[in-house]
Amino acid sequence: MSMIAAFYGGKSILITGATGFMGKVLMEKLLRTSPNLKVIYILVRPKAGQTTQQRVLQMLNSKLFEKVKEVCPNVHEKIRAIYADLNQNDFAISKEDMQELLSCTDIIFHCAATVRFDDPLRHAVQLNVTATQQLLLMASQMPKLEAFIHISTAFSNCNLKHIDEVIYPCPVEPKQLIDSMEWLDDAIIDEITPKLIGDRPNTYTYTKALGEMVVHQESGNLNIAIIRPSIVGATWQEPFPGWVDNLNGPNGLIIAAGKGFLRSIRAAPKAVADVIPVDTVVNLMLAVGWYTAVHRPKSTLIYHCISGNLNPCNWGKMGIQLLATFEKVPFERAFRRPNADFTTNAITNQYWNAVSHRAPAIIYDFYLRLTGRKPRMTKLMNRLLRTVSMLEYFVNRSWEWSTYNTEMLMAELSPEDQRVFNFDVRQLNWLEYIENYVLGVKKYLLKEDMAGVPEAKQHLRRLRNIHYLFNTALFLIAWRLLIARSQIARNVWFFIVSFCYKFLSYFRASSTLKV
Ligand SMILES: CCCCCCCCCCCCCCCCCCCCCCCC(=O)SCCNC(=O)CCNC(=O)[C@H](O)C(C)(C)COP(=O)(O)OP(=O)(O)OC[C@H]1O[C@@H](n2cnc3c(N)ncnc32)[C@H](O)[C@@H]1OP(=O)(O)O
Ligand SMILES: NC(=O)C1=CN([C@@H]2O[C@H](COP(=O)(O)OP(=O)(O)OC[C@H]3O[C@@H](n4cnc5c(N)ncnc54)[C@H](OP(=O)(O)O)[C@@H]3O)[C@@H](O)[C@H]2O)C=CC1
Repeated sequence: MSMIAAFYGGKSILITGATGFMGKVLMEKLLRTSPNLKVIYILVRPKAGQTTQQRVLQMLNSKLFEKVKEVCPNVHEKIRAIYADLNQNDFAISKEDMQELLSCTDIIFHCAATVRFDDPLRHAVQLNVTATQQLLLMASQMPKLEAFIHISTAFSNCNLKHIDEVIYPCPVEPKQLIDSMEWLDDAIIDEITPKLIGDRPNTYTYTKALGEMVVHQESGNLNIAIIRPSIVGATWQEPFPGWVDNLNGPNGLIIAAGKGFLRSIRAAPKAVADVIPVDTVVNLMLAVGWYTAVHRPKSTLIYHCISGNLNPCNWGKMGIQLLATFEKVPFERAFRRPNADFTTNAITNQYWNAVSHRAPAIIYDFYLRLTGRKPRMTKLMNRLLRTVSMLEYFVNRSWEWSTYNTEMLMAELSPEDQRVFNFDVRQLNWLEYIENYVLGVKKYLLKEDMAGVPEAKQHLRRLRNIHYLFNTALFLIAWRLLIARSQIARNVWFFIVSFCYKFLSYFRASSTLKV
């Protein structure tokens, strides 16, 4: 019997960010392994014209939740969606709901965050720092609360090379920053943002670091743990391999590369690609929830959830495997044949961007104009290159994270728990994982059917022929221009033509003699 699964039985669990990538997988696993839990409270806001209830219904009807319904058919009854907006005071939760949350919650998993790299500082602070502070305040009023699990990121201290499972102080006090956001206007905040974030690449990593400090400072008597995952990728095993549902992290770039839009990138092929499957992260979260509640460690423990030190894969290897999978199961209607050129040189990168990305986009837009359609490829390409430039920081460096706490926890689990809540990435086979990842992107993000693979392959063959034809035509035009302008080129041309002529004459003469 799994001790962790038994622990969650009968519990009331509050999850923020449950409609997000990680939150959904967390909910699914909880319901599947502990179907006798009492209730999962989820804080949800209405979005894109959907009420909170409609959003939850849509989520529960998705493929991700198909398996759980076999073990927990009353899954709808186990989930209690509470209207909330983490940007508002008291999260805009009604008095009755707040009362219920305060008196019933046993465990909190705080996953909600803005993960956008380019979010204005005010918004990122509001969600990643102030909302965390508010949630801690709520938690301190929960008499039954056994554990508060805060999800941060392994990159919150990405300005350091070696990162321990400790909280590093930030030069600015989070409380002071929160206060100053109240009276500073947006223009001033934008101006001071680069100075504040210092040697971090974006407001996301900066505010996640501040969020950790808030947790540290306001933990009071709470039983808290912080989990820091690295780049969270598709599911490895559960509930099925390859599940993804957004364009964050590597996902968008896998699409861009598979569709042939992105064919080169400024990345260090030897740098560690610290991707960690989302189900691994969720298993660790549940194990940490159990450990924190049952063993009540004296101080706040931080757990790194990463792959690099136990089972490293680098971007070069990942690129090769991605290309191999694109060959086997290509994406439909690719713009060009997939390719993966890595360069660490900024000038070479500019060159490839011009030749491999911008020029084909301009040519394609010219073709669209000629055929009376609206050009769109240049705009799309500019957007893609902007996105890529924001992710470049993370694919040109390697970090070392210590994992003492994570390894300690692994050793604390019973063999059954190690199996059911497996977060040992040493067992991960990268080649298999990447292949399933691409298949998942194809099925769940692009909604492409496997029946379309032969046609997609045919399309790639056509693209290859167009590529050869285009290059030959380009070569002939360039050569013709050169001959018209240079005596040396004309002499070389004359030499080649006469050589070919002589060779053919000799070949014909010798074959006639043989007869
Ligand atoms: C390349 C040749 C070789 C290929 C071979 C393979 C090489 C290896 C391939 C894999 C490459 C792997 C690179 C991985 C890099 C991973 C870096 C991850 C870093 C992790 C840091 C910490 C992790 C975390 O803690 S949090 C999770 C990470 N967060 C994110 O990833 C958010 C990033 N996204 C953003 O910040 C924004 O979306 C932004 C700034 C990129 C774009 O903002 P903008 O306002 O311009 O657009 P949106 O409205 O958001 O979207 C516009 C448009 O773009 C689509 N899109 C969004 N995100 C991505 C994306 N990551 N990649 C591609 N496309 C994206 C979005 O859906 C929109 O499309 P529409 O059609 O217009 O709707
Ligand atoms: N994905 C990754 O690669 C990594 C993620 N992390 C961390 O893991 C956690 C989860 O990330 P992930 O699931 O990928 O992120 P997502 O962007 O997929 O999910 C974010 C969640 O936060 C919710 N949220 C955002 N703003 C509000 C708001 N104002 N009120 C209520 N809810 C809100 C979103 O709700 P809604 O659906 O309404 O927008 C969504 O449920 C985050 O803390 C992130 O920092 C750490 C390392 C890597």
